[in-house]
Amino acid sequence: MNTSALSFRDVHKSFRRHTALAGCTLTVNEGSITGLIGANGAGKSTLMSLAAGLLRADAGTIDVLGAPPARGHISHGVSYLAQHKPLYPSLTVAEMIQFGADTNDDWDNDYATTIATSTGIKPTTRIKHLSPGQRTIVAVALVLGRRPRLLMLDEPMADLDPLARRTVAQILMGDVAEHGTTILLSSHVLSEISDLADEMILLGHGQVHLQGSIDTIVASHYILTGTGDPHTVAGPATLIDTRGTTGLRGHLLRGDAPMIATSEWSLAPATLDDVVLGYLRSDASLEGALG
Ligand SMILES: Nc1ncnc2c1ncn2[C@@H]1O[C@H](COP(=O)(O)OP(=O)(O)OP(=O)(O)O)[C@@H](O)[C@H]1O
Repeated sequence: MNTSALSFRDVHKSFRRHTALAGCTLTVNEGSITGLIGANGAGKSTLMSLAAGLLRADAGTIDVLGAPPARGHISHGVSYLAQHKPLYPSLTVAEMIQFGADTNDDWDNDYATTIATSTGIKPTTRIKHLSPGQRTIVAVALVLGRRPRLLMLDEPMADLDPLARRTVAQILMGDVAEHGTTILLSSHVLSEISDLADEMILLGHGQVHLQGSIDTIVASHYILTGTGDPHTVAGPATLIDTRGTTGLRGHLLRGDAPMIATSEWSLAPATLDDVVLGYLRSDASLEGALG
């Protein structure tokens, strides 16, 4: 049976009158690399900040490595890299690593230094003179220097070119292989999620639409293509989204595959892109309908 590194049960969080999480229930399995996916404003950063203890939930239960999130400091065994990658521009790489050593009880200096300098980054270079990819590598070295059991990364690769993305991905995969770290990683880039993650959580409107093994989720979705009313052939499957407004339209279905006995319709397995984009589009059209 899977053990959870992080779980939310019916968690609510609002900022003044704006609801960020509205009854969010999820599990991040220990040892998984879980991709956290959602449109802008879906609540990904809020979710991570709650788990890191930087925000307090209005209601619901959060469990991080077997305990509620710590208050005023990040829980033992947890690391969190926020979207803006907090680094001090005027420090050198070596001074930044030393800062990590000075501010963390559990600190593996050799490990942090090895990661920070593994791609030829010089310890004497100032952070402000590093490229975005190099800055990300140093930021990742700092969060891994804590030797976390649970590592949360909020869009760590958003501003990186493909080469730098691959380097960061290799560092993360290396850490997972060596230490069995659980990783929760938010991203807008689906190829990043499919390359790195084995599980996913899809957030929309502050709730979890989908969660679990990426392969299992993708295997339970289909694209039904035809010109008529999809409900006449969808059977017990649920219609999630329709692409196109007239003529030949593609419908994303979830559930048992319907038997198609007519040449007017065709059924194909969905891809991860089909699934994620279908749910995001259906969220967006709901938003539109609600005004
Ligand atoms: N400190 C805050 N004050 C007011 N509203 C906030 C605050 N933080 C987040 N929100 C709102 O809560 C919602 C969820 O925001 P959050 O940053 O968690 O989403 P996200 O999925 O991480 O988005 P993005 O992909 O753009 O980073 C958004 O509508 C956002 O405007």
